[in-house]
Amino acid sequence: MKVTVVGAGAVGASCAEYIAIKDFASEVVILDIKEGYAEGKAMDLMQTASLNGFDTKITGSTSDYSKTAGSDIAVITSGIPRKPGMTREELIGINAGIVKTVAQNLVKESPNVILIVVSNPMDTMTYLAHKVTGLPKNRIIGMGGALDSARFKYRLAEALEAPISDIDGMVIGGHSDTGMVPLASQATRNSVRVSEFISEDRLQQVVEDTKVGGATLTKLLGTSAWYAPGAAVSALVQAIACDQKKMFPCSTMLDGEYGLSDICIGVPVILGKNGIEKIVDVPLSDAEKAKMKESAEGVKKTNGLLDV
Ligand SMILES: NC(=O)c1ccc[n+]([C@@H]2O[C@H](COP(=O)([O-])OP(=O)(O)OC[C@H]3O[C@@H](n4cnc5c(N)ncnc54)[C@H](O)[C@@H]3O)[C@@H](O)[C@H]2O)c1
Ligand SMILES: O=C(O)C[C@H](O)C(=O)O
Repeated sequence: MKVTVVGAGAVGASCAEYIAIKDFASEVVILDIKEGYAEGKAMDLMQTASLNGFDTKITGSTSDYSKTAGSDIAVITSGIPRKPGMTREELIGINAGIVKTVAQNLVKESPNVILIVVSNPMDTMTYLAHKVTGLPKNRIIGMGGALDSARFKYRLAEALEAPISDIDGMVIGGHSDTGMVPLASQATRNSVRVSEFISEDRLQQVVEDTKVGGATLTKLLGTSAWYAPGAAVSALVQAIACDQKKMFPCSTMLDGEYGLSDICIGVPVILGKNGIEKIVDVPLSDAEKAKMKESAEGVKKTNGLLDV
């Protein structure tokens, strides 16, 4: 199993580290445009191998895509992150050009690759990857919902004063400050609805904190987050590499599902060796349906800024 990670920055390096530590891939190639940067990150990570007990071989490349040839999975993290006060959508001007070139270069060297798009604005970058590569829809996956759901569970565990392992919950919709749709009415603590443990107001606070999870961290860090994003990407990569058939909310091209078409947005999917193996239709309340529709309108507005 060969995995390429494009972008050796905060998220790319974190994701490569988690993949290596889990020890399911034979090879990870990190690629960046900054001279020597990916090679340096790869060497540093390889020097953790004997300490962390993994055999995954990590190599770096400065813009040489021939080193990525034959990748089974490629993760696109290249592009600029937001600064405090910015929205993810404001990154489109720079990141669209980067994601377009990177996706095309990856597919040229690895025609059977499964792409995982991370660069923001992620739903629109996932849509762009479709338009510029023409890969089948099961082989282009946007990572956002897995991260947002992890943040939702963190906030729920905090509110319920419960261990996170007791909590289950999911966030669908667009990966944006206003477009996320945390499915609060369906979240549970060991099969019991969380609304049995906290007030409606507290649950609403959890929802709002979840939606601005990325912005909150960006304000604290001065740039956007990387540990949980890296862990979320590595979970998706592992589900595909190990054919786990796990369910995650991911941004995927919809063709009538959830009443939406010609849009990439977060919905629950089953991930296995073929990438997205199934889109799962979860029954939504009328309020959740309305929020999903509004979220889709926001993503389509951003997609409209693309030159495709
Ligand atoms: N989808 C999500 O949930 C999620 C989570 C976190 C971050 N992000 C996004 O991921 C992206 C990366 O964030 P980061 O914190 O790692 O940023 P970063 O600045 O630390 O790293 C980005 C890297 O991309 C490289 N790069 C730029 N252009 C390139 C190109 N054409 N080819 C190869 N490499 C190139 C840069 O040299 C840099 O090393 C941002 O757009 C950020 O918004 C998305
Ligand atoms: O918040 C960001 O800009 C980065 C990422 O999308 C995140 O949610 O952490």
